[in-house]
Amino acid sequence: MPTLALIATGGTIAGAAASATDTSGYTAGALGADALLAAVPQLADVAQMRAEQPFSLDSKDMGPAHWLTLGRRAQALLDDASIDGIVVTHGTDTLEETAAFLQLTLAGAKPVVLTAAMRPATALSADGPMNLYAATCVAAHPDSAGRGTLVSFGDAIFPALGVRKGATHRLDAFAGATAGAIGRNDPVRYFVPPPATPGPLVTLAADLAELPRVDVLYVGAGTPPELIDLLRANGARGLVLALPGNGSLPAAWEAPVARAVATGIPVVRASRVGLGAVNRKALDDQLGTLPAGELPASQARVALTLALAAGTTATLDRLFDGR
Ligand SMILES: NC(=O)C[C@H](N)C(=O)O
Repeated sequence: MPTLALIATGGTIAGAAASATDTSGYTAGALGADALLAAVPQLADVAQMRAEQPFSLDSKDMGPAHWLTLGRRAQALLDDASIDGIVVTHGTDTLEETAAFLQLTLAGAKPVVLTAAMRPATALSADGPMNLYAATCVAAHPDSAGRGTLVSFGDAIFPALGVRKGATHRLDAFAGATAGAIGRNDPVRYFVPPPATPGPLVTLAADLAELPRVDVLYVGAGTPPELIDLLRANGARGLVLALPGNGSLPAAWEAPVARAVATGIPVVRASRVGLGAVNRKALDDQLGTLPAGELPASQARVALTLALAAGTTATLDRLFDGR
């Protein structure tokens, strides 16, 4: 039987409300890792679990410092010969950022599987226990090796990159990139083979204290491009634009974007649409922008943050363009 580490970080999966019918007025992260495990005695049939809790938060309150803490702990567990894989319980709100961070920084073939819940643990028909069970089955399954960081939610398995929260209340709240889920639970099975080149995009320096700041700017009809200069003056080192359509940059933004790029602020063109890619076009060569490919703006931000931390954005072409 495999031995898995459970890293509990809070979220609704660990949420508690005053009543079983209250699914909105609850405290995320109120329950500890032991309570999550105690709710699913069936885990004993799947794996031996070793639980730890580096912090307990509503994931809306997580940030780059938490990614660093979690990433360092996960890498130490992956390097531990007595651990066969990792399950991370997390809030749904920023799960996609943490998943991208782990995918882009962790080394090793052992599975890392994030899961979460839409209803607090105290709710009637709470979805957390089954999600934790399913994620544990995924992490324990031999076919999960070499696939990097995965997200197991409901009966779907998604690769970390491209996954996003796509619904504010639905129980099947997560969606993948254009290709969708790569596998299903019950039992665990994959539709596609593991990627040819798993491995981290970036190896972070062990003494790195904080990550560079990258902001996402949501661009609507008529949004003033001067916001770019405001963010730059306020300390942003890189920008991701959540643009309309397939990454359409309004004409008034072209000069300010080119100026930002010329002064060393990389700018990524992502889309504010929930699904589909932003592909490279001639404008990118003209302005020096990077198209986000299949990554949502939230994950393009994480990728750019890491590239800046590593001192080069050259690696992003391959990641975003799939080249
Ligand atoms: N469903 C959830 O987990 C939402 C919660 N606000 C969180 O992200 O921690």
